[in-house]
Parts: sequence; C-alpha cells; structure tokens
Amino acid sequence: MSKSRLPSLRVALRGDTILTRPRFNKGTAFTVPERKAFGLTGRLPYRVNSLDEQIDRAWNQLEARETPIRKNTFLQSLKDQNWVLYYALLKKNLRELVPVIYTPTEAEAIANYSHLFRRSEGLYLTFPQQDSMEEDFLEQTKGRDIQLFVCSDAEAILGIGDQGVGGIGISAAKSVIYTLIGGMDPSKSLAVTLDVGTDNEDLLNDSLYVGWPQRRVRGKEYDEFIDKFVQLVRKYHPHSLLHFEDFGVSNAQRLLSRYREAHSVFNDDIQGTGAVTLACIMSAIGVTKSKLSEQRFVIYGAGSAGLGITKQLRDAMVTTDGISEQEANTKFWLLDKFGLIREALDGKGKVRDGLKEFLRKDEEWVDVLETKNKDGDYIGLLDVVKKVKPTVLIGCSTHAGAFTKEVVEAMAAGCDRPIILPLSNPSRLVEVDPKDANDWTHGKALLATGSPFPPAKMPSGKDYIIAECNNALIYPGLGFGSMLAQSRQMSDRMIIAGAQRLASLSPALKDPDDALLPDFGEAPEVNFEVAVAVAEQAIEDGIAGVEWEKEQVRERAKEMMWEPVYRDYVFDVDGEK
Ligand SMILES: NC(=O)c1ccc[n+]([C@@H]2O[C@H](COP(=O)([O-])OP(=O)(O)OC[C@H]3O[C@@H](n4cnc5c(N)ncnc54)[C@H](O)[C@@H]3O)[C@@H](O)[C@H]2O)c1
Ligand SMILES: O=C(O)C[C@H](O)C(=O)O
Ligand SMILES: [Mn+2]
Repeated sequence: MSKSRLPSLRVALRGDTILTRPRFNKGTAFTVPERKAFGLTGRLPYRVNSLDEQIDRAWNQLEARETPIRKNTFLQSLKDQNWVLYYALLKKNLRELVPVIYTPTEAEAIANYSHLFRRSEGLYLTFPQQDSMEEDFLEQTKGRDIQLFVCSDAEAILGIGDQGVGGIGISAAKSVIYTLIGGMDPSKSLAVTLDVGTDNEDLLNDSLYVGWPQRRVRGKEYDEFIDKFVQLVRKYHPHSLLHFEDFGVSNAQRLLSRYREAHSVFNDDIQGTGAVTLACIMSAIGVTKSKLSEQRFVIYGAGSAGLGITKQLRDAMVTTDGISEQEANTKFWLLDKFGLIREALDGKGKVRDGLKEFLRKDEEWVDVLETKNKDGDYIGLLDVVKKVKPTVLIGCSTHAGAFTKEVVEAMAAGCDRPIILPLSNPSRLVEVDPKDANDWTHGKALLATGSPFPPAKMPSGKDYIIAECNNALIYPGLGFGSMLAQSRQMSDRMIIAGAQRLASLSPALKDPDDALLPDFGEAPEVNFEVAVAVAEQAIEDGIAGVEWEKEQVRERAKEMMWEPVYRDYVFDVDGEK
C-alpha cells in the first residue's frame, strides 16, 4: 500500500515521548513540519532521511555484526526503537532475516534470555502475583483493540525444553511473524509469558535469572492460574484470537480441548504444525501420484507436534479419501521414548491418553520380539521401518540424528520415493541432515525440515531445495483469516481449508524435483491466500462474526493488512497515544 493512500494520523505525543515510542517513532524520517509540530527540531540531527535510507543504514549496522545472535540482539533493539523501520528492514530481507529473529536463532536468544536482557516487552504474568493479574492485564490492554494474544508457559520451547520466563521470546517472535508474514497490525497483538516457575536447574541456579526462581507449579493451582488469564482474555477481548505456544505435552492438548468451544483458541504446535505438515504431505503425494490413505506413516516423537500431525493427517484422510476414522488410524505407527506405541506399553502406563487411538497390536510384533533377548521388548525405529516399509517418516522427537543411515536406507529399500520430514527445531536437533538423507537415498527422498537448510545436490548435479515445513508458513494466515472473519472458533474445517490452499501453491506441483512447499521469501503472499481460504470457510460454515459475504473476503483482507510504511502525523491532543 502506498503512503499516499493512508490518511494522516493524529498523534497526541510530543518530544521525547514520541521518540521513545516504537509504534510512532520515525527517527530521522520525521519531516520538517512534523519536527516543528512535535517539538523535535532540536532533538534530531538536521538531515531528513527516507525510510529506504534508514533501511540501508540499519542493514549496514546489522551486517557488521558477525554472529546470528548478535544480529538478533541488534534487531531486538531496533524493534524497541522503531516498528516501521524494523518491519520494513525485515520485509526487504525476509529470507535472510527470518532465521535471525525466529527459528533457529531465537532459540539461542531464549536460552540466554536473562543474560541478554536489556528491556522488557509484552505482558509478564507471574504465579505469585496472581492477585493483581486483572490489574496488570488491564494496565497494558485497557483502551487497546487487541485482536491477538500469543502466550507461552515455556515448558517445551522448540526442542530445547523448559526455558522459564525466557518464553516471552517465543511469544514475541511468533507475534512478529504474524505481522511480517500475516499482515497483522503489531499494535493489535500482545505477547504474554505465563511464568509458573521452571524445572530447569541451570535457570534455578543462575543468579541472573529474571523469572520467578521456583519449581513449576502443576495440577489444580496451575489450571486455576491459566484459567484466570483465559477468562480475562474472554471478558475484555471476546473476539480476539488466543494463540498457545510451546506448552508442555501434558498441558497442550488438554488446554486446547478445554477452551476450544468457548473462544477462538489455537495451539500452534498441534494445529499449526498439523496444518503445514498436511500441506507438505499433500504436495509430496502429488509427486508420488498416490492417495493419503495409501501411505504408511511412521511418526517419531509423539508429543504435541507428533500427535497434532497424526490427527490432522488422519482427519484429512477421512475427508478426502472417504475411509472410516478407525481404518485411517491403522495407517499410523507412532514411536516415543519407549519405542513403538503398542498395547504392552499401555499396560505399563506408558501411553498418554491422546495416543490410545493409535496403539498397535502386540500380536503384529511377535516376530520382531522373538529376535530380541528375553527382557528386551523395546521396538525401535529401525525395527518399525524394516517391518512396516513406511512411505512417510516424520520426526518431531527433539532426538538429533535419530534417522540414521540404516533407517534412511531401510526406508528407501521399502518404497520408491520415501517422504522424510525431520521437523525438530532448532537446526542442531534435526533427526537427519537433509543433505545426508538425500545422499543416502541417491536423490530419491522427498524432503522437508523444520528449520532452514541449504539445498542438497541431486545425482544430476541439480540443487534440490529443502522446503521449510515450519508452522510459520501457515499459522499467520490461519490467524489472520480467523481474525478477518471474526470467527468465534478456529475450526478444523478452517484449518484444512488453509492447508489445502497452501498445498495448491507448492512448487513441486509444477516440477516434481522442486521444493515441497513455497519458499519462505514468498510467505507473505502465500499466507494471504491461506487467510482468504480460512475466512471464506468460516463464512461458509456460519461461524464468522462479520456481516459481509464470502466474495468480499479478498478485498477486506487487503484493507486489513498492516504495512511498514510511515504515515504523515499531525499533532492533536485528542489523537492516538
Ligand atoms: N517444524 C515445525 O513447525 C515444528 C512444530 C512444532 C514442533 N516442532 C519440533 O518438534 C519437536 C517436538 O516438539 P513438541 O512441541 O511436539 O514437543 P513435545 O515435548 O510435546 O514432544 C516431544 C516428544 O518427543 C518424545 N521424545 C523425546 N526423546 C525421544 C526419543 N529419543 N525417541 C522418541 N521420542 C522421543 C517425547 O517423549 C515427547 O513425547 C521440537 O524439536 C520442536 O521444535 C517443529
Ligand atoms: O517455533 C518454531 O520454529 C516451530 C515450532 O513452533 C516449534 O516449536 O519448533
Ligand atoms: Mn512451537
């Protein structure tokens, strides 16, 4: 959107107050009349810069920083200073900078949160301060049109586990992606950390730790704390989207099920990952010219992501191929820490509730168990791959290197074009380096990862682009679409509509040797399409809160998109603060 199309903004801030508010600050780009009106003439150097000049300067400063984490801290400071410049710089260099502000570098920033700490951001709700929760909540939200809350209790941050108060980093990074890729106005979102303590010994023993230095609260007290927060969101912002990120596996699905009907809630690790993986698989089976229900899926790591992916694939199979849910369940073999999830493990209490639909029968495994010594009843990944001959292998285990050469070769021996998705983040936790999987299968494997990886080489010498199957390729569109339609729920049908739209944009549909998903550089355009599909579905299903028709979705979506451009300001005591 060009600057001229935007009306002037009436702003009620002056002097240092406007220069220190990142939402309004323009730095050297304040015009001469603005400088006069806002009392800035003596507070700024003479030269008035354009946004492009500011971007060039910021880029040069960024380039001078050698490591990704130092670039990350620079960008964090820039975000604290000037939102338009920050987002415009990121937008111009999307492919290079998303890995710096998001996965994988943000994992390092979160792990070192208390040591890198400079300035707070977002809303910190801490267990021992819950008596003032409503007051603290209103302090930051009153009078604001908040449409999106991104919250985390930080028990399972990416694959790096419990990070206590540092979890604000993932809430904030996911919010930035909503703006950068989804077009969400950043003043309408709020990152929240739910600090219920930490079981991370390193943090508990760190004298610089800035969170609540106690063990995690669990059980009834935990549930009540979370509920108090959710009820505040519902009471004051009934039409907002509440995004849950990186909760522990014992809470993620439970909380989603508890609040799903009552409010528009979304668990990214379960639903976002399920949706992007479904799109990736749809694209891969387009290459292998087969149906979803013809696949045999091995899912390694049956936590939030593993179960979310499994259910999403299962539900899609029922819808698209018309088979029963029961039959669809038999297409999956799930493994977790104790090996293949099967009846005997359940008997020992080692299977979580949500996984029981996918238990394999012990009798199927008698031959494999016979090859083990008397006490060994562990059925591992290689056992499963050799016997099942899966067509799809998905990793979300946090177990680096789990897809060994033997496992990958066994996969390739069982089918022509094995689909292998090692999705664990950050990069160092990937189940197999895609370059190795490509080499070991002589270029036959169809690959995608959770973090960005360089291309692999096909036997022909051509590059094979490794698609990034990260939920960030879809959740901004899912969220934007649901907010656009003011949907009361984020329904399964809306999510499937988004995944189908994403799959339809896959480069592999045109060229089977191309990437399974669109490039991250195109994520904004792709997510716009996802958002349109999601909003159309909400309207069609009668769960949208808007009065207008399906045909108007695209136009409305364009109007709602926030762009990082400077608007002209006029000083007005009644204007925005
Ligand atoms: N690509 C994406 O978009 C995406 C999305 C969500 C999660 N992830 C990644 O997936 C991983 C898991 O995330 P999550 O949210 O599901 O976490 P989680 O804690 O809910 O689940 C991890 C599961 O893996 C199991 N596990 C651990 N070690 C294992 C082993 N050696 N063998 C088999 N299973 C093992 C755990 O018991 C647990 O059930 C993380 O690395 C995360 O970054 C990627
Ligand atoms: O944060 C990401 O990069 C994806 C996902 O939500 C994860 O937990 O790994
Ligand atoms: Mn996550």
